[in-house]
Amino acid sequence: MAELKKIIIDTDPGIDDAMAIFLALESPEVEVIGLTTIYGNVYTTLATRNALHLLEIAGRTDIPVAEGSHVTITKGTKLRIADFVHGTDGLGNQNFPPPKGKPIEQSATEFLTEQASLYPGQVTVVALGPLTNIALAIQSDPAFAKNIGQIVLLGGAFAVNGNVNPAAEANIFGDPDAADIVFTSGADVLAVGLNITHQVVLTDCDRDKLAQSNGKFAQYLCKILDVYFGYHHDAYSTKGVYLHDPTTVLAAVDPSLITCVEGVVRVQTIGITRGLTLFYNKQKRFGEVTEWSDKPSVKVAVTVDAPAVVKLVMERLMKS
Ligand SMILES: O=c1[nH]cnc2c1ncn2[C@@H]1O[C@H](CO)[C@@H](O)[C@H]1O
Repeated sequence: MAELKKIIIDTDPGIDDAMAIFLALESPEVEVIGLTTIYGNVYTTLATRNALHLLEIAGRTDIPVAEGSHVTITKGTKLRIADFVHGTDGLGNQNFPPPKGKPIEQSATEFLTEQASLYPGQVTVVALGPLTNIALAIQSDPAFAKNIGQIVLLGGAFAVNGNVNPAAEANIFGDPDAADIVFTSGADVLAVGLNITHQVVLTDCDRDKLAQSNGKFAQYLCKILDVYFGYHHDAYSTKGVYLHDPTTVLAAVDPSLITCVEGVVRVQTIGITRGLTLFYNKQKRFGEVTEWSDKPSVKVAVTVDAPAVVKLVMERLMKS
């Protein structure tokens, strides 16, 4: 039997992160070898607590959790935390009891660089929050970018508006300097942006089906989904929620669900368009040297089989 694809999920749980983690644990194509935590939907300390809690719910306390950075790559402490999307506890204001487990001694960056060097080319990082931990791994270990198999990241808004403001998507906005380091690192990067995830909607009707199923994960998620549905209703007037994180996990699990293009991505780090992701398709040779010249290409997802993604999410969460 072929070896399972090893994945590390870098996460800021978060309601759609909880869905994504459960989905990964229910995906027979992959082996989750660790979770690393980051700020974004919640502060990093709470992200670690929620990651440990979710693994306890899943009965998978064998999976290590490594705590990540509490500040941006430029040591910024003024973080933008999306508690208005996920609730103050990050998990739909359920105030679950604290987890029994603890994070491992290693930092997220140490864990990422160690695993990538232990299994060169075999580890996929699925990055669901701001990219600070991944950029720190790239900076601290010059071999990381080539040792890591692939970095599949939820981030950016390619030729569409952002969700923090018209320019920026939340994860890139959270640490634009880190994102630019990741996009220009030479690693095999696949970006799944809002242009993709806003096509993948879990409807009210889907939620009812989850509630009616006996799936352990489906039942748990129905408890926490209210806040996420409420936010989408208010912000987008939709009767459904975007499956950002689950779609990104599935892009790593089954790349045939998306198609992508290749080119250079740079991130705006200042001004009113801070956090903007700008893709250069290399179709024109510019007369002058630009900030995109001689930078390595990455992959950007441009189409998704949205019905197939929703179907897989539903099936896997309901059978759990
Ligand atoms: O309006 C928003 N502001 C901040 N974060 C958001 C918003 N909508 C969704 N997310 C969160 O950010 C990631 C996708 O950009 C997802 O993790 C989602 O939960």
